[in-house]
Parts: sequence; structure tokens; C-alpha cells
Amino acid sequence: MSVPAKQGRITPKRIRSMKDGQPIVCLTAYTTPMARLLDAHCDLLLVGDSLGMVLYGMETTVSVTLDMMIAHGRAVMRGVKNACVVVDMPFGSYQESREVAFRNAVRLLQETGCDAVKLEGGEEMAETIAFLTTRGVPVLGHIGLMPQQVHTAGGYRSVGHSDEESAKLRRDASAIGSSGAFAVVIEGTVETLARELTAQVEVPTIGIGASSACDGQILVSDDMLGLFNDFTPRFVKRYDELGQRVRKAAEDYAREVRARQFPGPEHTFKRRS
Ligand SMILES: Nc1nc(=O)c2c([nH]1)NC[C@@H]1CN(c3ccc(C(=O)N[C@@H](CCC(=O)O)C(=O)O)cc3)CN21
Ligand SMILES: CC(C)C(=O)C(=O)O
Ligand SMILES: [Mg+2]
Repeated sequence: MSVPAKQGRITPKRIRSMKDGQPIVCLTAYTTPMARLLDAHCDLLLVGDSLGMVLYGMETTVSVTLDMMIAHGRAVMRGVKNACVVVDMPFGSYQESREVAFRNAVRLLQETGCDAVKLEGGEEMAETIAFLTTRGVPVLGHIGLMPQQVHTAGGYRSVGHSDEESAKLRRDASAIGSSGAFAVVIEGTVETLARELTAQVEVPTIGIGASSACDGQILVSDDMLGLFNDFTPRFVKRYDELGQRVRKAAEDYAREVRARQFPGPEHTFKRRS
């Protein structure tokens, strides 16, 4: 007996199969309305811990908590029908032990309904990723520039400019590629190395500041929309200037209120009969 096929979200397994095919299209989303707008055009939506900087004005992503990621993961899930939804594990929620990582990853899956989690780390996190994936938690890796390591790295700096850094990134890509992760984000590295890593690892690479050689691309939506203007990494392309448009709309509104031009008759309730 056959049942009607229900069109669901793209699965991590399907993303895994997109190596060497059409580029994988990914963006971040933190809220229901933005998720609704982006969903149809994306293969994967990431509830990134970048929300700490973009939505909450934090200096780094280090202060973002699991409760914040759960609240925004739930909001995004309400808006998505098509894309695979991945939620970032925040700093401190997975580094201590593979058991702690599993417990917190399960909280994200159970309390948000998302499809997978992402965590930052190379060789040193491969064992944790294997522990999670063999127990039913799909994991997206994240190597290269790892924002949660800002304090030990001494800032947000692209990597792979020296032989030592390149060798480390090759070991990281190899370890994460064979850890059970369904794909790996590569952030902030040079084109030649990104191309080499993409050829080297068996799972898709999703680049951010890692050239066009990756199997997919991701950007912070607020960056490409011109909504976040505190800083603009070199790898961001502005597809719109929504920040300027918001400022202009607020300006127009303020002028009209002060001139008593808004609200007009068409915005005003009149007593019926
Ligand atoms: N809005 C936003 N967009 C992001 O891409 C992002 C976040 N927030 N928060 C978490 C991390 C931090 N990221 C950053 C932040 C700054 C640079 C940056 O300023 N890079 C400089 C120097 C790079 C270098 O010298 O190696 C650049 O010019 O791109 C890069 C990535 C990426 N992630
Ligand atoms: C930029 C992406 C990869 C991310 O980790 C985030 O938005 O937090
Ligand atoms: Mg992140």
C-alpha cells in the first residue's frame, strides 16, 4: 500500500549527496518572518550564533547561550517548509566532553525540531562529531576561521596563509570529512587551499570567505541585505541596502507625524452609521 508523498524539508542526507552537483545555497535566519522569505530559495538555513552580534549587539559570539539558540531555532522552524534547518551549538555547550555535546545537541533537536546541529572545530572535535552522528544527531562541521575561538586566535583573521596553517587546515578537513559530518563549513581561507580541501574531503564543503571552489556558499543574511553595518568582512557582497531603506522610512514617518500628515483619513476609524 502506498501513501501520498508528503513534501518535507531537505534532509542532511540529501545535502550530503550534493557533492559535485549544483552549488548548495545557504543563508542564516534567526526569525520566523525572515525564514519565510528565504526558505524557498535556499537548500539550507542556519540559525547561526552570529545572532549574538547581529541581533543582540554583542561584541563576539562567545556570550551566546543555548537558551538563545533554542528560542531562535523554534522561531525559524515555524517559518520553514523547504530548507534543511541547522542550529549552531553555542560556545561552551559541546567542548567539555562528547557526553555534554550529545546532551545539548539533543536539546536543540528536541526543543526546536531542527534537522541538524553545527559545531566549530577541527581534529580536536572529530571524536565528538563521531559520537553524535553514530547516535542519531546529524552534524555540520565548521573549520578554518572559527569565531568562537576569537579570544585564543586574537581576532577574526583568515587562515591558511602559512605552510603551518595550511597543514593544520588539511588535517582538520580530513578529520571532519571522515567523522560522520554530513558537510563542512569552511570559513575564511585562501582560494587555492579551499579548492584543494573541496577535492580532498568526501562530504560537501560550504564556503564563507572561502572562494567559489566550495560545493556551496553561505552568508549572514543581514550582511548581504545591508541590515548589519557594524563591520563588513571582505567576503560579503551587498545584494541590497535595507539599512539605508529602514533609516529613510523612519525619517519619512517622523516628518509626517510631526507635520500631522500621518495618520490620514484612510488610516482613521470613523463611527459606523
Ligand atoms: N554579521 C556577521 N557576519 C559574519 O560573517 C560573522 C558574524 N557576524 N559573527 C560571527 C563571525 C565573525 N566573522 C567575521 C568577522 C570579521 C571579519 C573581518 O573583519 N575580517 C577582515 C580581516 C580578515 C583578515 O585579515 O584575515 C576582512 O577584511 O574580511 C571576518 C569574519 C564571521 N561571522
Ligand atoms: C557564518 C556562519 C557559518 C555561522 O557560523 C554563523 O552565522 O554563526
Ligand atoms: Mg556560527
